[in-house]
Amino acid sequence: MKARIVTLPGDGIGPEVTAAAVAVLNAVAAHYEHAFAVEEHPIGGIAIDTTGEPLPATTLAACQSADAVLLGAVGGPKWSDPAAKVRPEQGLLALRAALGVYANLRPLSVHPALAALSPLKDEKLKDVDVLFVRELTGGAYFGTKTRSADAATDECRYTVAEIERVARRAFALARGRRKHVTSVDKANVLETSRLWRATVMRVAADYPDVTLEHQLVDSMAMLLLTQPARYDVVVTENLFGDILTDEAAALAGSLGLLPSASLGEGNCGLYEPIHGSAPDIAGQGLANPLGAILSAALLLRHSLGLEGEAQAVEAAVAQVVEHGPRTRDLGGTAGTDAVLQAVLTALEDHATTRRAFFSGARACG
Ligand SMILES: NC(=O)C1=CN([C@@H]2O[C@H](COP(=O)(O)OP(=O)(O)OC[C@H]3O[C@@H](n4cnc5c(N)ncnc54)[C@H](O)[C@@H]3O)[C@@H](O)[C@H]2O)C=CC1
Ligand SMILES: CC(C)CC(=O)C(=O)O
Ligand SMILES: [Mg+2]
Repeated sequence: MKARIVTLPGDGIGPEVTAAAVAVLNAVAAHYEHAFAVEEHPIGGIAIDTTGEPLPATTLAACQSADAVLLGAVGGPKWSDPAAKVRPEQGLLALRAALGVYANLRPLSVHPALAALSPLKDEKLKDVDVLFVRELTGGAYFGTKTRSADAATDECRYTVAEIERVARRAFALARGRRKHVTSVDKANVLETSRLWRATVMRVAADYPDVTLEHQLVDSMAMLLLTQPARYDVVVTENLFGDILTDEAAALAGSLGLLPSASLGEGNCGLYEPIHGSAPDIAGQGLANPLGAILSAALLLRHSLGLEGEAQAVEAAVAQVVEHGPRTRDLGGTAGTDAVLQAVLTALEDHATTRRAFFSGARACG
């Protein structure tokens, strides 16, 4: 049966990087004999312009019946008037909530070829391998908002159940890695963080083989840049995770490189690069497509169970990062399409080598 993938290109550079990721998925389908049905729908600013809604009902219904959703980015100056009643970002938040994708996985590593771009000049950069697990459907982004002439509030609310499920996801993931979890909160000040810490400690008792440490978010912001190799799985709430992962992207060399997978209890995940719509470079063919392409690799792994194919895409990206071409954010001069073409070539080489290996093995056997 054909896997159904819904794409939501969105705004700004969203359509540019999503088109690149779809081209890679189509190449995977061709090289590895899979069939993907790819179906595009509007979300964000473009959806407001065409339907008046940032998440039209047809878009949501398509996502809810898909095997996986691949998103570009939403938002931009056109829809950022502080007085605006409807915002593109509301569409993305509503989609995350409706799909129940409470665990946002944001892996971070540093390719040695990009070490010079990192603010940390340290040989330990090569040992950086962090998996951020950001709670995605609770906290300040989803609490009640109020606004009067001279004041505004954003409620930050977490339930035990919301904290427990994302903590369990983090511990389970740590078991397959270096068995270390750092829980980031602001328990010295915030009541939600005190509940967060108590709940994470209780969950930890079920994972005695995994070491748990706690870190306050302000000092974590510093430690991430000074000692990133110290961390394995980092679990934190929605707002802290949003900020810390953009910060961490600087270690990798560019915000344009980092992918993410947002997962709930079902197979249908939401996959998106961690960056936004980058209005400053939109429409110029300059966007780095690698974060979106690596998000497609996470889609192959987590929603379609195609681990070998996911690794092939990741290897192709690593090869392009090493040998170029590179976009401007990585110090190069290439555009989005040149980088995509290089990834497609590397992927084809990988598939050809694999085919030769298996036909050789058959001939020997
Ligand atoms: N998931 C989403 O859809 C997100 C949407 N946004 C929205 O995006 C809009 C712009 O937000 P910003 O704060 O400017 O963040 P941004 O992530 O869009 O851009 C920050 C900086 O990084 C650069 N950049 C980002 N992605 C890049 C890529 N793939 N290649 C090369 N350079 C890249 C941009 O050119 C810009 O200089 C806002 O409306 C915001 O709400 C922001 C973050 C996430
Ligand atoms: C709702 C999004 C714009 C928040 C964000 O920046 C993100 O999820 O990375
Ligand atoms: Mg963000």
